[in-house]
Amino acid sequence: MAAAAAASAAAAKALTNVPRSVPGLPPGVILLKGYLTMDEQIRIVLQIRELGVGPGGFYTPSYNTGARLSLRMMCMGLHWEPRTSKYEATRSSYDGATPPPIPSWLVELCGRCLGAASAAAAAAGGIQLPPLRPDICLANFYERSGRLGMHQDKDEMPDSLRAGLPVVSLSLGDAADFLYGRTREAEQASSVRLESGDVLVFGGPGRMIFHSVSRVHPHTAPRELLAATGLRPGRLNLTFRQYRARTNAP
Ligand SMILES: O=C(O)CCC(=O)C(=O)O
Ligand SMILES: [Fe+2]
Repeated sequence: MAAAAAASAAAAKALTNVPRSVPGLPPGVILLKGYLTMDEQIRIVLQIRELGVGPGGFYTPSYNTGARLSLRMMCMGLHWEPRTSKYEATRSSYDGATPPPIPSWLVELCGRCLGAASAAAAAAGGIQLPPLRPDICLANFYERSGRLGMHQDKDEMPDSLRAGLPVVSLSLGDAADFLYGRTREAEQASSVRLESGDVLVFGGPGRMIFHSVSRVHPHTAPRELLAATGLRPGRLNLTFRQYRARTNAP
């Protein structure tokens, strides 16, 4: 009897330990509200700032039309080039810098986030997401007027996309409206608010969703994060990706 009670208590604890995802999102899209602890958020901001002022750090990218993106970017692992929509080893169109590697603790954190998202998806009766060995991390910093138009993340290799290897996205600082939908039409898209500490994962059948950042909400960053880091007004987003499914391929 006591053993049964202990077992059911353990089961209840295990259940409450499974993070809950926001309901109503498309299959393969999982949002864990407030998953990152304040300590993790502070550590991420300090780490990204340290890398961001070094070689290959934050810059304002441009498209091949010459138009500038409404954000500042730092790539880790591989450089994503907006002029060609391709990944490359160095930032050839700007200063030739080699992107810094992704710090190993961030790779490990990404793994934990994906594990939690997969557990939440399974608990909600959703699909199982494939594992990720991230070798790319893009850091975007949006000021108050920052935004990013509707797009798909489709510049990773076809085998990575076909396998539905997830994108793991971490939000820090000010909140933002994240639009997502099955087409490029922003008017038909749904919107969800991403706040500091939220983890959003899109993989499997959700890997190719169109998405955008339509608006940053000023003065919504957690005070503790600002006090501990001196983060400038705005929003920091990190997206982890895997360039090719078979990492040992030539
Ligand atoms: O800032 C975000 O939440 C999304 C960023 C994004 O879509 C990208 O970097 O491809
Ligand atoms: Fe994206």
